[in-house]
Amino acid sequence: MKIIADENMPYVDALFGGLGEIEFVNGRNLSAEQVNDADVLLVRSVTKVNAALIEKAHKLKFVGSATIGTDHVDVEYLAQRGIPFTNAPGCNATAVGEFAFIAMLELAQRFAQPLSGKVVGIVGAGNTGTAAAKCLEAFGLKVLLCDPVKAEQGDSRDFVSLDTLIAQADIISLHVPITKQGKHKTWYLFDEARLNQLKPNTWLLNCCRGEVIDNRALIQFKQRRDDVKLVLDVWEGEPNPMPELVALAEFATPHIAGYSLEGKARGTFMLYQTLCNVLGVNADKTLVSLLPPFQFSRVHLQEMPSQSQLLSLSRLVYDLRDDDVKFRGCFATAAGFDQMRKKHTYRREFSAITLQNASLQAPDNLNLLHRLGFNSQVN
Ligand SMILES: NC(=O)c1ccc[n+]([C@@H]2O[C@H](COP(=O)([O-])OP(=O)(O)OC[C@H]3O[C@@H](n4cnc5c(N)ncnc54)[C@H](O)[C@@H]3O)[C@@H](O)[C@H]2O)c1
Ligand SMILES: O=C(O)[C@H](O)[C@H](O)COP(=O)(O)O
Repeated sequence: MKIIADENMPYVDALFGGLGEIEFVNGRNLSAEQVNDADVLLVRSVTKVNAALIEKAHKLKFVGSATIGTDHVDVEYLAQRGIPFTNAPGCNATAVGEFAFIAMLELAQRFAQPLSGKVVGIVGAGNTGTAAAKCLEAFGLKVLLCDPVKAEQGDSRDFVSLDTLIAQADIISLHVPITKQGKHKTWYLFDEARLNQLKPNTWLLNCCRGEVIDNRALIQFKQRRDDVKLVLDVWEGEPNPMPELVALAEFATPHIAGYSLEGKARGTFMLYQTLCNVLGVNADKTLVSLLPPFQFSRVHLQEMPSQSQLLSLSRLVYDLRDDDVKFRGCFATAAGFDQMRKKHTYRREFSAITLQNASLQAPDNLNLLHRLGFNSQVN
C-alpha cells in the first residue's frame, strides 16, 4: 500500500509505518503525477485536494487531513468517488486556545495593562473558540460568545450578536471557519464597516483564516487607528501576507497557532485511527507513547502566580515573541513563510507542565491553574 504524506506531519512513520510504504511530499506543490499510484493521501491545509489532483488516482482508498479546516478539500468530489475522508476536528483546539490566551498576556505585558477586568469576545464558539474561552474564564475574565450557527442549533450557552460583541468587547478573538456562502458566511466578516465599529483600544486577534478580515481594509483602518492592537497568525493570500499589514501587527506569525506538539500528534493520530477503521485493522498504537518528555515538566511555585508570573510560566511552553521576531525576518518570500512553518520548533501545551507546591492547595488556586490546563500536584 502506498501512503503519500505531507512532510510536515509528525509521527507518520511511527503510526503508519506498519501499514504501507510511505512517501513524504511537499504538500503545497503536490502534483497529480505524484499521487496517481497512491492508496492513501495524508495532507495538511496547504494541499488542495480536488479533481485536478486525484482524478487519476484510481487506487485511492482514503484521504485524511490533519486539520480542523476543510476549505482545502473538495469533500463533495471525494464523496462522489466514494473515497472515505476525515479531518481532525479538535486536534489543535487546545493549542489555538492557549495561543490566543498567551498572546493576550503578551499584549497586557507590552502595554502594561491588567488583563483582569477586560471583556473578551469570541467569534465562533466551536473547538478553538471554546478552548480559548476556557482559559479566559479560568483566568476570571468575562467572555462573550458570538456563534449564530450554534445558537440556531440549540446550543445551550449564552450567545450575543456580532454587533453587541463588538460594542462590548475590549478584546476580540476570531475562531470561525472560512465560508463564502450562506447567511453566516465568514469571508470578509470583518470588512471596512465592521472594523470601523471597533471600540477605542480594542485588541483584535485572528487565529482562524486570513480572509475572515479584509486585509486591505485592515491596513487602511489600522493606519488611522493606532489605538487598536493586532495579533495575526493567519493572512489573506498565504503564503504571501501583505508586508504593510505585518508591519502593523503587534504579534505576527505564519499560521502556527495550532502547532503544539500535542496538537500535531493528535492530528496524525486521529487520521491513523480512522484509516485503521477503514482498513478493518486493529489500531494498536497509543498517542501518549509518541510524545517526548518536556524539559520543564515539573515547576515549583512558591505562591499563586501574578499576571506577569503566569506569562513567564506560559513562556516555558511557548514564547510568542521568538516566533514574531523570526517571522518578521522571513515572511517576505513564500518560501520563507513555509520554511518557518516546516521548521517550527514545536511548542508544548500547558498540560506538559506539572505545578508543585503546597501553597497551591487552596482549592481556588488549584482550580484556576488546573482549568487553564496545567497539571498540578500538591506536595
Ligand atoms: N491558525 C491555526 O493554526 C488554526 C488551527 C485550527 C483551526 N484554524 C481555523 O480555525 C477555524 C475554527 O476552528 P475550530 O476548530 O474552532 O472549528 P469548529 O468548526 O469547531 O468551530 C467553528 C465555529 O464557528 C462557528 N461559525 C460559523 N460561522 C460563523 C459566523 N458567521 N459567526 C460566528 N460563528 C460562526 C461555527 O458554528 C462553529 O461553532 C477552522 O475552520 C480553521 O480554519 C486555524
Ligand atoms: O485548520 C487547521 O486545523 C489549521 O489551520 C492547521 O493547523 C493549519 O496547519 P497546516 O495544516 O497548514 O500545517
